[in-house]
Amino acid sequence: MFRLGFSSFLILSRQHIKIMKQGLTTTALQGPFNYINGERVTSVDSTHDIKVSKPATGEVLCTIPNSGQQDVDKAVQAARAAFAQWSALGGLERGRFLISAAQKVRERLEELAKLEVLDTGKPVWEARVDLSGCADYLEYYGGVASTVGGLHYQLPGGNFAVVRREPLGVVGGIGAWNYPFQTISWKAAPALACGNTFVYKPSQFTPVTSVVFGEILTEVGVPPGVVNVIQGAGSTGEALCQHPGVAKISFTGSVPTGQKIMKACADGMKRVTLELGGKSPMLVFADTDLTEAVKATMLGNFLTQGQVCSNCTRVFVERPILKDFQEKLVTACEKMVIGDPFDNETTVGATITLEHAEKVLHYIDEAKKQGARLLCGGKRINPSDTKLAGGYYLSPCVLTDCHDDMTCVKEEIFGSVVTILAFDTEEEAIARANSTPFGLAAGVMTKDLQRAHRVSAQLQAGIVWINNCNVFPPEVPFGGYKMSGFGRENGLAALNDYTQLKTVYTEMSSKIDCPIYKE
Ligand SMILES: NC(=O)c1ccc[n+]([C@@H]2O[C@H](COP(=O)([O-])OP(=O)(O)OC[C@H]3O[C@@H](n4cnc5c(N)ncnc54)[C@H](O)[C@@H]3O)[C@@H](O)[C@H]2O)c1
Repeated sequence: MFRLGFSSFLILSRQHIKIMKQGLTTTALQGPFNYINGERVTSVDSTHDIKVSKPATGEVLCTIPNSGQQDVDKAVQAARAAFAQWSALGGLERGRFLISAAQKVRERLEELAKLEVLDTGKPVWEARVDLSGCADYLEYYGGVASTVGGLHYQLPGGNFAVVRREPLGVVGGIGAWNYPFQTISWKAAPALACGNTFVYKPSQFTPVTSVVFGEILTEVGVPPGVVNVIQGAGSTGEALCQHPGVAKISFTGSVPTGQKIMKACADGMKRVTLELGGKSPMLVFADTDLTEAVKATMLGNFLTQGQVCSNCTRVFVERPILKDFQEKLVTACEKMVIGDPFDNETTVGATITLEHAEKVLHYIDEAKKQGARLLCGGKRINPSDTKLAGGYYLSPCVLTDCHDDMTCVKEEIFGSVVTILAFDTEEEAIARANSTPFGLAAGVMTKDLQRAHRVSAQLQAGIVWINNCNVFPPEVPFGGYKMSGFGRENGLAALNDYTQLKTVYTEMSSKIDCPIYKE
């Protein structure tokens, strides 16, 4: 059982008082952090503890286990046991639970947003937007659940076939750290709507809110074992991929990890959805409204400290407006407010870890060495508030005079760094935009609607935004082309990734036509 010495009790109490001051009444930070069969449980075979830091201050937020195979097995067994009951419900019944969960997320939005800030370091208003979106996703799949169905084919001779759409069984989810509550919502909502049960491993950097997601579903009446959360780093994820009781892995993370996951799933012939990284382009044509183009570029680069997979970090600008565009973008970047993520005025919060902040800064140094010109930002900032001294704050960076073969243009930086590239013709811009192994997203800024659609049709990307950027309505599919992965999240398309089809053929004649049978 979970025993605490007096000193640990004091630490927890102080932590609790601090949390109360931030308006959090939850026990979410006290652990234990594995969530199996409808309750928080202590790890049974953790290989070691992982200390999780608050990006905003660098202080320890909580300690999670690096769950071992037995922990993973317990979670998978719980999900397997819950499958019969959950999959036997009608879609309408399952959908009601998701709609109730959406309502709970809205009721607890402020508290959940603050937890997300503690975990990620993102500005609190952004966390509120994320959480509100999660409620929408739960509600959307709550509505969709009752429509998940099959087909009927009338065949010659009165024969017919029905195609049943069936759940897969236990779905494993593995997520990145930039949108923790959103990532579990995007995976669990369609998986559950289709009748699957679910085991999720959040990123070891942001473990807190996924457990609360599990608690919310239990609170609204979802049976124990339908949603389970298992904490740990890569080895825990590997154990989940290799578990024979898991039918599918839905993964969000980097390309190299995605490749490992695909290999690990190959042995068990498991299905995979891979939502991976990107280096997406935005094409800014000279006829665009300059202010709107700058707004789209900001949305496409500087939310969540630039740590967004679909960011359009290669901004191709038509040469006649290059100078004006750059000036306006730099002015907008310099107005961004860097500091305490809990402050409503803050627009740039903290980078997830010191290691990641250093990696971003290294990319900027390398870019300058390769000939890029720094127009603004790209520095570590020490906010005046001393309590933030241990946080990792970077100023939004604009690099210009970039070329397609520079490292900063080719590789995903996953930080607040936008690279500007000049272009002269539409054909050239399209060819250069497509000249990347990634294919997650793209943006097109123009007032010419015909050009917008002509260009969109030629861009190799899973989503193209015309005159906006980083918009994710729950109704529309999201996912990658090329190395950015495959499978789709959101919309009705995700249902294909969480179900399998069974054809049931019915012979209506009492005499089978069988030329190879002789009396
Ligand atoms: N396409 C999308 O929807 C999307 C969304 C968010 C982030 N991302 C991508 O995620 C990356 C950043 O996130 P990250 O640094 O957490 O990625 P990551 O690949 O390092 O880790 C992602 C998750 O995989 C786990 N993991 C690591 N090794 C594993 C293994 N061998 N087997 C199983 N699981 C393993 C990690 O513990 C973590 O939970 C970026 O490349 C970003 O573009 C993609």
